[in-house]
Amino acid sequence: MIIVKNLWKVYGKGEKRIEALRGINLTIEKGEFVTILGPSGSGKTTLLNCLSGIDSPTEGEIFFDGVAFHLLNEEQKTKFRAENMGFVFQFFNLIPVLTVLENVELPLRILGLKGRKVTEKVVEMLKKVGLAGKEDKFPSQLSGGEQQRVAIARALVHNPKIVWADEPTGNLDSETGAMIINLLERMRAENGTTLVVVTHDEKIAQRADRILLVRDGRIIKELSGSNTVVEM
Ligand SMILES: Nc1ncnc2c1ncn2[C@@H]1O[C@H](COP(=O)(O)OP(=O)(O)OP(=O)(O)O)[C@@H](O)[C@H]1O
Repeated sequence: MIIVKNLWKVYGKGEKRIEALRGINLTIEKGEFVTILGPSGSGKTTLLNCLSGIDSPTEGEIFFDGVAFHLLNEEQKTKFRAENMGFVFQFFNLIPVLTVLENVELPLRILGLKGRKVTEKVVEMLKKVGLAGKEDKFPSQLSGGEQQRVAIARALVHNPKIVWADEPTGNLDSETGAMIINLLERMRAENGTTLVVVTHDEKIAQRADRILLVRDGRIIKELSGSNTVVEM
């Protein structure tokens, strides 16, 4: 379970001061699918980055299953992230000089795992996301939807407890985008992963168990998903 208490993120000083997050309080249950929905500049990415430790909040507390994440040093945070979290981004963030197989293998390598068993696990994962036979391709040889499926395989290959996705469909057409969300949902169901997705697409937001509506750095409303009509 994730508990967030009074999270603030302030960028800049004086006239340039921007309060990107203004006192976020939040609980996310284990295995829950939550979307963070809001207009451009409302603080969605900042929230995701602060929750996942990519960025440091200015103030506030974050607990993952009772672990006080905000009290960990950078090294401890990196280790915690590698063991417990997976990431999916809008622009896929695959490493262009590595093959599909090598890209997906990375999180396992970072955990010090290698060898035949690891390769087999990666091949199995690629099969699950519908990319069997593409192991030796490079990212540039794949379509956008396929690249995002590689990114999903990479995010899930080490069985993380939490997957963070920042606009995972933002760079895809709506049909491919829907397919990517289906895949994320299916993987969550299979693995019991907690899934937190940032989006400004209401249709995608509605797929979640719960929608957090963000505006001006605050959660202004929480809605249950599954086809609720959202008024922004
Ligand atoms: N590194 C930074 N330095 C200064 N200001 C920043 C920085 N990152 C974000 N901001 C500001 O913080 C606010 C929230 O930005 P954020 O990117 O979190 O919004 P968002 O809801 O994800 O927007 P979008 O949907 O356009 O990606 C904005 O006013 C933005 O300009």
